[in-house]
Amino acid sequence: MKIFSCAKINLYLDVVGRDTDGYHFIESLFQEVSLADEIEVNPSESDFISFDGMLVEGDTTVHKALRLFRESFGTKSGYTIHVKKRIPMGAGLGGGSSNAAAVLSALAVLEGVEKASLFPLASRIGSDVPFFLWGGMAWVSGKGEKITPLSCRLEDVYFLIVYPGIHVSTAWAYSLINDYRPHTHPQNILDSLGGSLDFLRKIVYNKFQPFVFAAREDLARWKAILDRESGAEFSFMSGSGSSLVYVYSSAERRDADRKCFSYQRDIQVFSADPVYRPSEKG
Ligand SMILES: C[C@@](CO)(OP(=O)(O)O)[C@H](O)COP(=O)(O)OP(=O)(O)OC[C@H]1O[C@@H](n2ccc(N)nc2=O)[C@H](O)[C@@H]1O
Ligand SMILES: Nc1ncnc2c1ncn2[C@@H]1O[C@H](COP(=O)(O)OP(=O)(O)O)[C@@H](O)[C@H]1O
Repeated sequence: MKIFSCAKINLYLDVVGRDTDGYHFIESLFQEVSLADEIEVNPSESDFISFDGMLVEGDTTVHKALRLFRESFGTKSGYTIHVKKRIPMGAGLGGGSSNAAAVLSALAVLEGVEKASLFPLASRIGSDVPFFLWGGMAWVSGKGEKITPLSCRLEDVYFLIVYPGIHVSTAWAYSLINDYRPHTHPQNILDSLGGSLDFLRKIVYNKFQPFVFAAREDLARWKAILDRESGAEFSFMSGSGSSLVYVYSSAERRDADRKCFSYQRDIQVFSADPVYRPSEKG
């Protein structure tokens, strides 16, 4: 079985508190996008997990997903899982979390397990994994486990994702934050929810951005250079970084910037469009 494992960007991301376990409370508008890894999940005699495209080592999110699934539901066979990586790692794009959710979902189909029973497993693998069981656009709160799927669709909005070759650790980025004053009340965003570029322009926010930029001047410098060259409407950092998202009102302008940015050495540039899944009973 072949599946796509899409990345996410955080259109709005606030960090509003810290729990006693050290994890933080977030308020975030997530959007799944078309930049994707490709995963093959096939029954086999024994388990074999492999990656290509990037070096992913150790007890990966894919290993964790298979192990937790088997502990919870058992499996009729072993599984060969192969992941073709395209989503940059440590980039604030949720690649590892997306892989875990994709593997859980594939195993659920292959083993005849209800999708709804995957949610408790998902948050044990990583904070962003529950979102990826839904995908599309969603409001995410708590530590990442409270998901409200939204039926809103972005229209005529085109993204360019730039990975400046800088790996940002999520734990490190959280450790930089030293105030938890909310940027706005979530209801203000949910009340004004819309699919237009103007809606996005109004609400785009990333709590991490000034903290991460202050600690990584090279990243702030990249954004300044690319902002000067770009024909985008606006730009922002995704998640805990380091990816930068450029937003356009036309695919032509986006493609022109893609060409222009690709002459820069040391960065990777990806066109990405919002992704929505067919509605399903979960
Ligand atoms: C910041 C966000 C925004 O979507 O994602 P990224 O931009 O990194 O992809 C998420 O909150 C990240 O989710 P994820 O990357 O799954 O984090 P996890 O693997 O669960 O946790 C990595 C580390 O980040 C910190 N962490 C994570 C989530 C959270 N709500 N509070 C935290 O403080 C903890 O130190 C934890 O050990
Ligand atoms: N399936 C996976 N894909 C990518 N990275 C993984 C995976 N499993 C574990 N990791 C580890 O998680 C780290 C964070 O990866 P990723 O989820 O892509 O970034 P981010 O948290 O910034 O969205 C990587 O540097 C890697 O060491």
